[in-house]
Amino acid sequence: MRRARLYRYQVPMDAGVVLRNQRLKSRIGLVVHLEQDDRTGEGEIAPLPGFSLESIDQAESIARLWLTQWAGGNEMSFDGVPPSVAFGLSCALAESDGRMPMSSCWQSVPLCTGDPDLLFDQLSCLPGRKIAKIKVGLYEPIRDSLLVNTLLEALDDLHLRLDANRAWTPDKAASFLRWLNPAVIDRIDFIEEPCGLPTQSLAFAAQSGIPIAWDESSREPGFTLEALPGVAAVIIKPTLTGSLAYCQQRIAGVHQAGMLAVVSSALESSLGLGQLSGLAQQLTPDAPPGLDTLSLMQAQVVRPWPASTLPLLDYADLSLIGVVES
Ligand SMILES: O=C(O)CCC(=O)C1=CC=C[C@@H](O)[C@@H]1C(=O)O
Ligand SMILES: [Mg+2]
Repeated sequence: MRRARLYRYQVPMDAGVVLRNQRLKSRIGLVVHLEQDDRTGEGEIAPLPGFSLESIDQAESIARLWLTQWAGGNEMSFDGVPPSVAFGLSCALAESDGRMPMSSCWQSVPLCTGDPDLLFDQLSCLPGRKIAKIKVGLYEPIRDSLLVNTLLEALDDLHLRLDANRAWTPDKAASFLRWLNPAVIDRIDFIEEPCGLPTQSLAFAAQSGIPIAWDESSREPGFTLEALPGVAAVIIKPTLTGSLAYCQQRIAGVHQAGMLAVVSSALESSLGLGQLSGLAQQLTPDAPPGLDTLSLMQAQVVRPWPASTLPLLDYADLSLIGVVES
């Protein structure tokens, strides 16, 4: 017996969540619940506006078609299925087949807003190496440098990941560097996409000695996985990448090229974040994932993230939008 249920959720976001100049008022996604005889599996399909090419409505109709075929007993592939749909369906399938790694440590690199006291509290819960992530490029570069200096000078075992989301021109990147305390530079593990163009980011890495990481670039057509000088890591956002098998293949490719693969959220709900945590634990044990985005939402969905105090929406709180069975 195969049965699939498809649900839709809508969770309000915090007022300040802006993605690529667009305010994201609520996060809309789908939850798929599969049953195969006595085994079950869940997955989340949550295309991210401004990042995913597929809309939530397109994702929903493609998921429905796929699930109808699957419930009819067909062997299914993810060829041509958009990344968010392929990722969510493949997670549900892997769970129901007992192939999905379950999280046991629920670890994430904290996203730091700039308050050293708050960061100190967040870091004290982290086992091992102390590492946090800061968004840069939203304000003047000097403000970013001073914040980085302050944090790294205040906590002498702290390491930082920075993320500029391509915000800097080469001049702004140079200005960031000018105000940075040279003594703290070696505790910046990497900066994600510092400049508008990949060639500018590579030049910044060469000039500054600060390693860079590819995120946006790694999903663009024509990108090749190769260890260029100054490139330390590749950020993998599975919801924007594809099926579980494809993400595994991608991570293996990054490792083979000698770089760090870092699993990161695309603002999934607590359900997806928990699955990403398990995946990161299994596939990237040496690189703590970037999953600290749940606090941007006002509720959790179906499965709780252990440390969160947000209310939990259960299946009864979601809209059931489809049931197919054989
Ligand atoms: O990588 C992390 O630590 C958290 C995820 C994260 O930073 C992002 C997730 C989704 C959209 C982006 O605006 C943002 C990013 O800039 O990478
Ligand atoms: Mg980024």
